[in-house]
Amino acid sequence: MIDTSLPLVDLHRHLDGNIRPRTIWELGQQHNLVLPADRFEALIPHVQITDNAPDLVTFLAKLDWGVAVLKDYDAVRRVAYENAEDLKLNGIDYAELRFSPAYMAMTHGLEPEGVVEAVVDGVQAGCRDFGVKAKLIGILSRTFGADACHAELQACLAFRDKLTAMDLAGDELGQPGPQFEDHFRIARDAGFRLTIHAGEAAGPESIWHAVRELGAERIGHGVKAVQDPALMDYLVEHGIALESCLTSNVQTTTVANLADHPITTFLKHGITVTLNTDDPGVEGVDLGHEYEVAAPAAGLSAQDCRTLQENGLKAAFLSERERDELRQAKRA
Ligand SMILES: O=c1[nH]cnc2c1ncn2[C@@H]1O[C@H](CO)[C@@H](O)[C@H]1O
Ligand SMILES: [Zn+2]
Repeated sequence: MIDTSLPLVDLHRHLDGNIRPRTIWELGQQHNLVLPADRFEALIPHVQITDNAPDLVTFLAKLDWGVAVLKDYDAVRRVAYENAEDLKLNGIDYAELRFSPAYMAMTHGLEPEGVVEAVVDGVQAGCRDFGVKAKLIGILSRTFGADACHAELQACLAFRDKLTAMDLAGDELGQPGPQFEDHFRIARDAGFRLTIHAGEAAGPESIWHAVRELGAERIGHGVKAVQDPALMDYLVEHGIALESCLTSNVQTTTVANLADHPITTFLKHGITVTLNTDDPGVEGVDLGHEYEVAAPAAGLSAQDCRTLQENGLKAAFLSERERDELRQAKRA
């Protein structure tokens, strides 16, 4: 249920979780890489969720083949460019695309700085060619530990003027937030906006830490906030938005099914909830599906969906002028 008179935005969208299966196949062929299948159709179950994963870490393994074909910076640029094209194809007016430079650089020993440069280049070219608008968020992949995240942060700081915000993603249970306080102090001091994955695999304490100690202005997922009414109050009082990703939360078994998703509770509580995709390529669905299929299944009405769209615009890392421009463009 998308209201076409309002801007459609996606604030939580991993560029490196949205590498087209066809592109993974073609880059594999082009660079003579070993893939887990000998024809395109057989590759799909290795790069897309077919059955829900038992937990977050199992889900995240599905992103690995996508980054494993990034043999050179041209491959990175292609993937970034196609991410901008996907915004156009899905009717998304504005997106915040997030990516982990070290994760994308990892398999073929690329330089994380070079990855950031190629992503910036590809997304800018794609936005120009397809007439869409996007900003970029740098991710620290917590899965690889605090030291690796310091190196990853350096690569993002080198492109401070091209990236809008920083995020922490990956294995939330295995690599809890307290190890990353230095990183986010440095990121805040550099003027980055902050959004952090929390309360997806771990509990409310992970969200408390992200907002009080790391300085998160928005929370990725935040599903487990529902277990702590004082935390929900805090999110309302401090205007901290939640980036909900319905299908992703089912596929990672963060919730058992859409009817059990706490998004309706969050809305009733007055939290600024937004609706987003997460890893559309890996999930095999895009934002239209989240609004048209997943939202009603989670108990959301057409009016709720309008609120989610409004909240997306409100919580975006945009200036008031940029927000107005997006609104005006829909009225025109
Ligand atoms: O749903 C998610 N929860 C936590 N981390 C995620 C999710 N999707 C992707 N990543 C993580 O983000 C980085 C790539 O952008 C990788 O670290 C990947 O594991
Ligand atoms: Zn995410």
